[in-house]
Amino acid sequence: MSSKYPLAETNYKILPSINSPDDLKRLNIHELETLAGEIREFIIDTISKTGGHLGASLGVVELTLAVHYVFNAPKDKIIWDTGHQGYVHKIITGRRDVFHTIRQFRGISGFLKRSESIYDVFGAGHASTSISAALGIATARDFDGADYKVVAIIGDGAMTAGLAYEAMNNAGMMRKNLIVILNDNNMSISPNVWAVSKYFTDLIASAHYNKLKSFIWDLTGQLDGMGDRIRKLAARVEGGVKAIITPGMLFEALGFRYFGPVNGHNIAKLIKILNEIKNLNGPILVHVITQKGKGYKPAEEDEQKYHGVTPFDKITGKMYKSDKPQPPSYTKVFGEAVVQLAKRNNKIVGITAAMPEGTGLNILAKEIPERFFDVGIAEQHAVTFAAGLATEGYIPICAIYSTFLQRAFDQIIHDVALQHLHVIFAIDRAGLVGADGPTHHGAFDLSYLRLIPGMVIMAPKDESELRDMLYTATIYNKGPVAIRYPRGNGVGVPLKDDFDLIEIGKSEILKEGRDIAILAIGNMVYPALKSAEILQRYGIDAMVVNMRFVKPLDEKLLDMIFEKFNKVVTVEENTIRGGFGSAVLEYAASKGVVNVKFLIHGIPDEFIEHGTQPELWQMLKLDANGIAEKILETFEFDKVLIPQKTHS
Ligand SMILES: Cc1ncc(C[n+]2csc(CCOP(=O)(O)OP(=O)(O)O)c2C)c(N)n1
Ligand SMILES: CC(=O)[C@@H](O)[C@H](O)COP(=O)(O)O
Ligand SMILES: [Mg+2]
Repeated sequence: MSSKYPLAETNYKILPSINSPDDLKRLNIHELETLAGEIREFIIDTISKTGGHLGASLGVVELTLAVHYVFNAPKDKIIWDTGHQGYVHKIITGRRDVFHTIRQFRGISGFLKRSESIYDVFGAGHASTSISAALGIATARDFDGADYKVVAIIGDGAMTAGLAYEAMNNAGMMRKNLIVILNDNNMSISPNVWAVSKYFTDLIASAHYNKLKSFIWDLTGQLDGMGDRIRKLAARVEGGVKAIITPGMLFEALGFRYFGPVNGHNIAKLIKILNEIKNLNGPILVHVITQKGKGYKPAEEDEQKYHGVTPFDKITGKMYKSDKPQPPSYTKVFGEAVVQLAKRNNKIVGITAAMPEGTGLNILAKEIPERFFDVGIAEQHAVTFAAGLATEGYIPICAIYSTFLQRAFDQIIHDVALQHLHVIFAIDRAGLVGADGPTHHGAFDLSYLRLIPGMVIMAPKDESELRDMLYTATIYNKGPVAIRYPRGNGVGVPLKDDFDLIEIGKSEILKEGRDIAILAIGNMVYPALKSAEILQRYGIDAMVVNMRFVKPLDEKLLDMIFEKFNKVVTVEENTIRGGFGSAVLEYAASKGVVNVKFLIHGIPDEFIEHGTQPELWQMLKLDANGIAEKILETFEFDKVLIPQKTHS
């Protein structure tokens, strides 16, 4: 059990005295380097207990100290892109003693959050927003005649999103005083798919370039006297050539003055260059080279694995696994089913937006690499890229988390649905995701997809049905199909070797009943079945339906239900605004249904904080106990206490 002040148990020399960035300014370089080591130790120690985003923060320890040493937050505005690398920033801005609550229920957020600190200028969680936000802040500053600095810190992965270039293009035009620090560790979650950096790294490191250089050097060495002048010219030529091919040219073309690349782990060099550029006018870009996971060997050796960690053994780096056998994750079942289907149908391709492991498409990448595409953090492009493939008869499976798919809303409508293209949206992390909190909960996909004409929306009750839904989606080719499923493990049902076709729009009655109808969708089906068992103990006989489809609804079944029941409950792990329950209500209204009382149960119309999934399901009454309790309350059955059991 960590004490209230975890530092008390250790022998940190400098960290206990750092309560704000101002405290950094009295340190010399050596002390800053010592502090960097202590912060690394503190992060590793804490995150080994809590889990979280380890690698990114370890990679920016020196950079964070240098930025807060040179600039004057909170007067100067420091905007962190994505925010998963913000642990050092949090520790030195007054949250050291609560850092051990990070990503825990009612603890501090794993990302920057305006409501958490005045130093958290702009919240994040989704990537590539920092330059746009920084430009907005710089514009406000100039309106107000203020003189603070604005600094955006963005990773090379986040720089693969078009939004970053939209912002840079606009900043280059507006000529605002703005500093962008590119934290280039050549990693996204997986190795980065940034053509620019790969191109330049290859080119500059390439043999031809260096052979050419030494050829010119040797040649000019044979020309007596003249040689020096020609060598100077050659050096200028090389400088010119390099200027054209270094990343700088790309940013200079967008109106940014480029500085770098500079070693992102050398505090003295970082402070020097930041002091040199901080008073320059116009948009500035400083290119910093760092290593993700720096200072912790396991994270340095496997940057991908240590991007996001569960609690682990500090000494070995081994992440703890429960010894109880777990059902496979929905992600794994999906990834394996994609490969099984792709082997049968060579028109099937898989597309991810920088999340190969997270979506399970890494399995396809390994088995059939030519039909796997990682487009970078570019969800909008991923969808329209899929649409292009579909016009030529391919069957793109676009695997994007629910929350990140929000970015491609117009592409889904304009490029896919309007053209009735056969694109499959595999929507992982639908529902409450847990520790990542409100920026990552997949709380809205049923609502934002349901309003799209021609969109088929399915949600499996378990991992076996996920397989059948995916198979069905590859066969149904009248337009786009969305399948949404939760973060985490399946329910533990056996998996068939083959697939069964599901009739589009067809639901299944899992339990007959007399007193009330519970219509559940997706991973709310099993909790609804369990809630029916609880209600049974109070003499309430509930029907339970696995609705399977939010669009099209099983209207025939609903007609029967509205005939037979005067109490109907819908349960979904989606906002109650515009989701599955709304669809049922709209249908009932369209049929002139009266004398039926409805309970639309799901995620309330608010942003839900972070915590574990069971904690959040319990808080929102989306576990079996909670659903039963909600039903008892709403329909005023005799109020009785329900034995407290967690969601299982
Ligand atoms: C819009 C969006 N898509 C995907 C993600 C998932 N994601 C979180 S961090 C990350 C990689 C970011 O790479 P980079 O910006 O280079 O930061 P690093 O982790 O290397 O420090 C990704 C893809 C996200 N946060 N936002
Ligand atoms: C910071 C970020 O957006 C990703 O790392 C995200 O946290 C991954 O989520 P999962 O852990 O659910 O894959
Ligand atoms: Mg990176």
